[in-house]
Amino acid sequence: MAPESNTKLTGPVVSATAYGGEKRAYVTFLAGSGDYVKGVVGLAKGLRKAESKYPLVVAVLPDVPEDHRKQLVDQGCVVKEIEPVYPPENQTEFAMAYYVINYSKLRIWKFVEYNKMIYLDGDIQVFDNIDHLFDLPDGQFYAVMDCFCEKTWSHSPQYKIGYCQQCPEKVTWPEAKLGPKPPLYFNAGMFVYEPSLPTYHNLLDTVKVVPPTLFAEQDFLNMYFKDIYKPIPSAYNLVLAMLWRHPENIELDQVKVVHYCAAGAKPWRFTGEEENMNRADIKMLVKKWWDIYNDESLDYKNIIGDGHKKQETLQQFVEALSQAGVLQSVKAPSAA
Ligand SMILES: O=c1ccn([C@@H]2O[C@H](COP(=O)(O)OP(=O)(O)O)[C@@H](O)[C@H]2O)c(=O)[nH]1
Ligand SMILES: OC[C@H]1O[C@H](O[C@@H]2[C@@H](O)[C@H](O)[C@@H](O)[C@H](O)[C@@H]2O)[C@H](O)[C@@H](O)[C@H]1O
Ligand SMILES: [Mn+2]
Repeated sequence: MAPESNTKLTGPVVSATAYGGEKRAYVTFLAGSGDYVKGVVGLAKGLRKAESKYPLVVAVLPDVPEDHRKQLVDQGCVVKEIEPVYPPENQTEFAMAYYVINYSKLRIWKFVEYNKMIYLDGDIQVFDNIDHLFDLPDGQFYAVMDCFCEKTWSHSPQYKIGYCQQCPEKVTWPEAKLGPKPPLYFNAGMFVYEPSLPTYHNLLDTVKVVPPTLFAEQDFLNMYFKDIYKPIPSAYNLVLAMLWRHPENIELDQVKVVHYCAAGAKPWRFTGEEENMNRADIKMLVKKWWDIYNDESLDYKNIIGDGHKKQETLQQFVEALSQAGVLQSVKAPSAA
């Protein structure tokens, strides 16, 4: 059985203990040989532009080709291979057929070389520094509330009665007919969490016995973390549909993180032809994404000088020793 997580770290590694013992990193997920790698390259450059001080780990499925992995390594990412996670066989139709691969995100709970991580979908861009989210109190699961108004929700009871948690007063939840109002529900494209082996193993055991539903691992994570879920402002994960569904809940100039999850919104495939994609704000956000993606000054190779090169090699060596358990706790050498 192949190791669940390929501990052979590839790429410039910023030691997990590089920041005085705080073992923190951003993490995203990449599957397949398609164009989502552009999203992850853009995310790596966006975090650099926002002057984040933490590395970006990319959990890749085995089907991610070597040249895509090299692109990510060349952008300073820490690439870690994971094995897929499949939900139990079931007749459920997911809202999007490809959602079945998103259960593999659950592998990121195994990255216990970090004690706090921020997960970001590959179709997310970070436009302002959000490192302060790592300082949120432990023991909670932080994420932004989702919206139920898009057609992707059309099979859900909420959509059918016109209920959305973003405007709970508009249509009151019919408790008599549908039972208790559902707990607050987060979008699983961005969340702050703590890797943990016991949680990881319990997640994998639980996913085997929970029938899959419309929004796949997003529904599963909402069920699993419902008792410790803490909503954070939509500025940290602007689900694009909020712009036309609940503009009263959005202050666009305050938005720090944009999630290009509406149909037709992926910047690297943008045509502007789908519904709502002709909006000026959408076109502005897509341009902002491309401005970062095309900015060569943000490429990792243009950021590190020779001096860093030596330090980075040394860090790689030291990290490899610590990964091999040769060194217990490793403090990255100071840049000086
Ligand atoms: O072919 C794919 C589909 C999805 N993903 C990853 O899975 C995440 C969740 O999928 P997506 O963002 O498309 O879902 P949405 O947020 O649009 O519902 C993506 O952001 C990527 O990180 C991927 O790498 N390759
Ligand atoms: O696999 C299920 C996915 O569910 C979520 O996407 C949805 C959700 O945001 C809906 O509210 C939108 O209407 C829809 O467009 C969008 O695709 C997560 O963003 C993604 O990471 C992943 O968990
Ligand atoms: Mn997404």
